[in-house]
Amino acid sequence: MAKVAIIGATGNVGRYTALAVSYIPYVSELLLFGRPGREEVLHGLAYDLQDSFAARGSQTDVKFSSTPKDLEGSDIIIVTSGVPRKEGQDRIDLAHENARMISEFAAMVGWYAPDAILFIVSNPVDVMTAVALKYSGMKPGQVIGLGTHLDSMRLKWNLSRFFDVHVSEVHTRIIGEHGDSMVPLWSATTIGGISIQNLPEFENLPEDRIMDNVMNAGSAIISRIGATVYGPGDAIATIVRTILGNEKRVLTVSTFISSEIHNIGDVCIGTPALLDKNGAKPLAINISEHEVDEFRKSVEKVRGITQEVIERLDEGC
Ligand SMILES: NC(=O)C1=CN([C@@H]2O[C@H](COP(=O)(O)OP(=O)(O)OC[C@H]3O[C@@H](n4cnc5c(N)ncnc54)[C@H](O)[C@@H]3O)[C@@H](O)[C@H]2O)C=CC1
Ligand SMILES: O=C([O-])CC(=O)C(=O)O
Repeated sequence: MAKVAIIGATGNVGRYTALAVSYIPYVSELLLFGRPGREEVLHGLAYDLQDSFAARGSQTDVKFSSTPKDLEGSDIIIVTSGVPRKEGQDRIDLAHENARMISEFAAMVGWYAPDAILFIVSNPVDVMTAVALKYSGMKPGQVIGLGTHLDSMRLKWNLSRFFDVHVSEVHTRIIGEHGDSMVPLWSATTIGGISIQNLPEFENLPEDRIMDNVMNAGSAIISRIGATVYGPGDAIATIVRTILGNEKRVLTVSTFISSEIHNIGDVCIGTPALLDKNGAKPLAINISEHEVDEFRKSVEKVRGITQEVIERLDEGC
């Protein structure tokens, strides 16, 4: 049985993530963690979740804390703390502001729970994953970000609607930045196990319109209700369940790649990775020439911003 901690549990994503994760059968303890001064809110949230567990007959223990030592013994620590973007902002605009708090939380996790899996959600998620990897001192496979998993799920949903098939019949993935330079892998997309390019409907597929929907999903939700909540929360819970259950599924998370995809790497970015109880292992894959070009651009963008953010942090700015 496992202990899962959520840093940033009082936020929009943190709250729903707590509920979604509590449905995972391997989770015996849920720790809601926040900064000092947030104890009353954390306490209220713990009470409310306890009522939910009582209502559905769950034995999961829910605790709250702002004391770093309480992170000890966690199997997975999810970080959802950070400033969210407002309407009109890009995720990259949050980089410098969020990097400082992520570096501090990562150092705390590296100290108190060095064997845990550190799972970053805060945006820009690829850059924050690299910051967390550096400041936690943990091994690359132990530090993952939500990456393009949610984007891949958004694409899956759009394709299931276009082809009019059950969503589980669609396998697809998006790699690269969780942002404007994300790359859909049409070469790795199948419907009912058949390559999408071999289906007659493919020639009418409105690729640009679908990718527009996927890329703008976050801002379309934020402009209407202020935050994305259920999509990220359930995407996070899938990844947590995969890791805790040692399920060995291949999901597209942000993780450090050295040269796995066509010799491109030295960056934390969304890439297909095998997930088990030890964390993420990026897969070496071959993709089409066009996809390689687009992925290289995405990597260069993310690597550049990551370097800039880490330089500023190292200078203490
Ligand atoms: N990777 C992804 O797909 C997604 C990422 N996000 C990101 O997750 C983060 C949280 O989003 P929301 O929950 O909507 O935001 P929110 O504003 O509702 O919650 C933010 C949380 O961070 C904490 N926090 C804020 N400033 C802090 C500081 N200086 N030190 C410590 N804790 C601090 C707050 O107490 C709160 O718990 C944002 O960066 C957002 O962009 C959100 C959705 C999806
Ligand atoms: O769009 C945002 O800022 C939140 C997020 O990353 C997402 O839901 O994809």
